[in-house]
Amino acid sequence: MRIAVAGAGAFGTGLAISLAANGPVTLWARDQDAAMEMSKSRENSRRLAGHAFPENVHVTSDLGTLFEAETILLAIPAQKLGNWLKENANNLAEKRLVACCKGIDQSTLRGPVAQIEAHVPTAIGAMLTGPSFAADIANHLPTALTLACKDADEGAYLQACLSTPTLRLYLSQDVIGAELGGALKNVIAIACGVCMGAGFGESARAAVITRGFAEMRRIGKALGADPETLTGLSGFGDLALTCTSDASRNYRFGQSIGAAESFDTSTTVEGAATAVSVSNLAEKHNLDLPICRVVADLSAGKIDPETALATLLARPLRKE
Ligand SMILES: NC(=O)C1=CN([C@@H]2O[C@H](COP(=O)(O)OP(=O)(O)OC[C@H]3O[C@@H](n4cnc5c(N)ncnc54)[C@H](O)[C@@H]3O)[C@@H](O)[C@H]2O)C=CC1
Ligand SMILES: O=C(CO)COP(=O)(O)O
Repeated sequence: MRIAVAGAGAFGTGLAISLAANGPVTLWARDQDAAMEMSKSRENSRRLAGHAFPENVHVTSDLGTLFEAETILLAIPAQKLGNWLKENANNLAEKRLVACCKGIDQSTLRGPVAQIEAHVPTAIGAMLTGPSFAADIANHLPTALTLACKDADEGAYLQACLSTPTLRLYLSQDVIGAELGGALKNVIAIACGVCMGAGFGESARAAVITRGFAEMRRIGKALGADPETLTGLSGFGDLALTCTSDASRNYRFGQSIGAAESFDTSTTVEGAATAVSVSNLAEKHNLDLPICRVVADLSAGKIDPETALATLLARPLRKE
């Protein structure tokens, strides 16, 4: 099977390097200059410096070359995925499209697989998600992820094709649960970063992780996710990683808010946009998601960390 990765950011690059252990991989970058530079230097110095490309990674900015693959991993940021799928829908028909991004689209409130289904209904949509930093994947460090696909046979096929000796994929048919886990853990990671940046302490962070996880389960239940999925790699697993590591951009973004420091706005921070989407979903489904709500306001600069803390602590006392 010819595999391609669309999106040559940190994650797309890490995945291409890792999957090259199984055979040739096409890595598509939208920017021609960036693709040429990567092809020549055999590394992605802009997004994942210091990780040399194996010989069988072919970098291109040519969409025709990308569409030669029957399986395409989509490592394009979640807020950009819908338009990209729409623009390329004709060439993506009937392909296996594996979303690798984590987020809920602000304008449609769809997760990545729902975006695939909406724009390319004949494609087989799947989701690859879970605890994994791009650099770890590129370094072939042991990593376990969830591969979610509604079609059990297609899922099993993708699981086999995309697992490597160090990248272990667990199979699920619960696409909604996998979408929600990856999207929501970024929101909670921002809250944890704020907590640490503002000096609220590690006990407070543990409370945010736990109560944030309760919000994840609440929205999962409302949208029909299997609760088991949220306790797995794509939910709890990724939450544990992202809420506790300086390597996470969502966490660092939160830290910068907490410490009132500047942050490079060109950095991909999926949780900021997703916090708004989740707040809108909460309203639509009449759900109480206070941490997600304050993260949306904090990210937009509408409130400061002390106000966020006061809002959360002023809530009525209740059962766990
Ligand atoms: N970096 C990581 O460790 C991990 C990232 N992810 C997810 O992967 C997704 C991508 O993140 P990264 O690669 O880390 O971000 P990144 O910021 O390193 O790269 C994003 C890439 O997307 C491309 N891009 C942006 N807009 C585009 C568009 N309209 N059309 C085509 N390409 C476009 C950019 O040129 C860039 O190469 C995010 O959803 C993220 O949550 C998931 C797991 C790990
Ligand atoms: O999704 C990730 C780890 O699983 C990467 O997290 P960040 O996008 O916060 O860097």
